[in-house]
Amino acid sequence: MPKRTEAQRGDDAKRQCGSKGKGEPPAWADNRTNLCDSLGWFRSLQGGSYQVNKMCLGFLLDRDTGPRTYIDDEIVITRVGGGCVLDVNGNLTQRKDQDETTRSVNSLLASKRAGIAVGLIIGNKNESIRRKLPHRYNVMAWFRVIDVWFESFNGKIGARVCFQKLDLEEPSWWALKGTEDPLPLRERNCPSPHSEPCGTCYLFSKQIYDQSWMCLQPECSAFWKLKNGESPQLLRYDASFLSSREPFDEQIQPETSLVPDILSSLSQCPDASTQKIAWRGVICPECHKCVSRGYWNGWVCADSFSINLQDPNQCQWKLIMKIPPISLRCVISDFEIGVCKRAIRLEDQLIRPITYFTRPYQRFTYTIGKIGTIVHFSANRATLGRPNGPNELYERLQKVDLGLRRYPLQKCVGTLTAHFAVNFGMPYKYVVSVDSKSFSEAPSEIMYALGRLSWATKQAVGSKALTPNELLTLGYFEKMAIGFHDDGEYSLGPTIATLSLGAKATMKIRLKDEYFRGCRRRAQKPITDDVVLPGCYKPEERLKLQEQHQRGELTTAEYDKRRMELARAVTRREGEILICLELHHGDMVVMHGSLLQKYYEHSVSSEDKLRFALTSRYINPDAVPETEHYKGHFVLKPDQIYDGQ
Ligand SMILES: O=C(O)CCC(=O)C(=O)O
Repeated sequence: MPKRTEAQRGDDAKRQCGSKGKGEPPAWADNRTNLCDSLGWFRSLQGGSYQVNKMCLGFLLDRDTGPRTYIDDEIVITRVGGGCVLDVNGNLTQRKDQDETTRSVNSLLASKRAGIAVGLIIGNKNESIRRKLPHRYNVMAWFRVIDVWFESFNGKIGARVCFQKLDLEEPSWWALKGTEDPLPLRERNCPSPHSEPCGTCYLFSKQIYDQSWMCLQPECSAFWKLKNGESPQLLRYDASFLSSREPFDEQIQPETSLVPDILSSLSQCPDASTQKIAWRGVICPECHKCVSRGYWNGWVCADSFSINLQDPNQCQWKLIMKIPPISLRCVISDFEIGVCKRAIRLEDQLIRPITYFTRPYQRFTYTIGKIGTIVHFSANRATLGRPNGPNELYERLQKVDLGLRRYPLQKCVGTLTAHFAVNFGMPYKYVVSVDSKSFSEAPSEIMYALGRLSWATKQAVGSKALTPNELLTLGYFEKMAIGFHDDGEYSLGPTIATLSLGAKATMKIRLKDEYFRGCRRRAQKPITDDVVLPGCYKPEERLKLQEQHQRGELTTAEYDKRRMELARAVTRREGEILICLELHHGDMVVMHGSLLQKYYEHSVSSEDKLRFALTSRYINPDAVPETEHYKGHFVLKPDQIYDGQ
């Protein structure tokens, strides 16, 4: 990791205090993924506020902050999100009343009480700032919560918040050109806003609107009524409310830097390149853009997912690290590598495997009714150390440039996968869409792995098994994972084989939610594919109902009603884990059965600094354009063919 220069450090210090100069924010992002990956105080991919321990740490003023949003150089007044829906014109409207227990409101009140600074970000679709903003998302500064109150608007009660900039003497970068620098506080004459007690509830409220004072306590019968008993008509903020300022309070300090400097901390600890901290986003030291860790060995400001890629002025900054080799000993904490395996976690699973041993593998076979099987090959020490075996492959995969990178998740807009991926052979779309390179371009390590996986596929399924024609390699750094998903695309053959290298991982298999409950939760309808499967909720009751329906003792309407009653009684948020495998270095897992992918889903989480998972599948060539078929052709060299030793 290169050392930061004096000039860069000076620039960093300037960014920390948020004063890069008028007109430019100290950090910015062109999409939400980069923003949330790079700022520890705003990790909210959806929604406008970010909370930790029920306190608000970050707040986004995006397109629709509602009527009466007010933004000047020091004060921001906006509605508090939550409980809103889009109306026919695409505007957010309040759907439910808010009160102090509403999460977003409560967290702002908690930050106010505890004196927590809140970082503000403004999106360029927000028109209330009345100036053109330079980027899609712009970090403003640290603010403090001054007031949270309630309004009655369109028949609903909604909360508003007033933020005041923490450092009032620092010029705001969003101030209009020609604005004079702010006066020191001691030279200002800030009127206090008018405040008075309510004659009905006796609680004090500030005068926030200029028409007149009114009680702003929503529980009070006098709430939102002028002194003459009428509702206010003209909702303009009172001038003394807008110009008042809370005095400096040294107790209110930001808990973190507004612009985190991960690059400096990494330069002090080069070994950290695969640790959790190093797969966060960074702030580009040249253009101050938030940049996700999209590449295996570093950050590239002009990432291919950036929207400004065509821009000739696109910043060219990148930081490509040389990741020091991570030895097996470094990621395997067992007493010895490959001798003592705890491959079965009986306490965590509903299905028991049949175990048998044929040198050099111990095999655990899990049979899920008539749906499919999972065979776990647990390697012994001798096989790990053979030439071109798992130990060597793990080391060599670190030396070749595989082209691993993180991709945007299709199911979850704005999120990058929490693992790196590269595909060889036939094109394959898994939880993301990845490019595929042909096997003829693949490094030999991939072909050795393919040899082993072809062997395991035949062992688990028999001679009729389809030879794999695709191999997806996933790379995991510390605490990376792949969430629950299935490999059930229509183009896929029924067999999926994975070789695990490096750190230990846990693989979990469970029924998909609708088959676990017997109903589609969102639609609140019983499943049409009426199956009762291992791992589902109350299988005996469901089978009994099914039989009664088949015998004509229950009409379809009664049967559906009873199934929904059962489904509604489920108290668990998620289905129970049916099978839980501990995947150790050198282990292979073969899942077989297309119904297995239809009804069940699996997840894998890695434990230590580095793990590779190489998964081979058979992709039906009919589902792939003919011009791409060549990618899946391969002939293994004699030493790449694995004989099970
Ligand atoms: O990391 C692993 O072991 C499995 C990866 C996986 O689930 C997949 O490739 O679909």
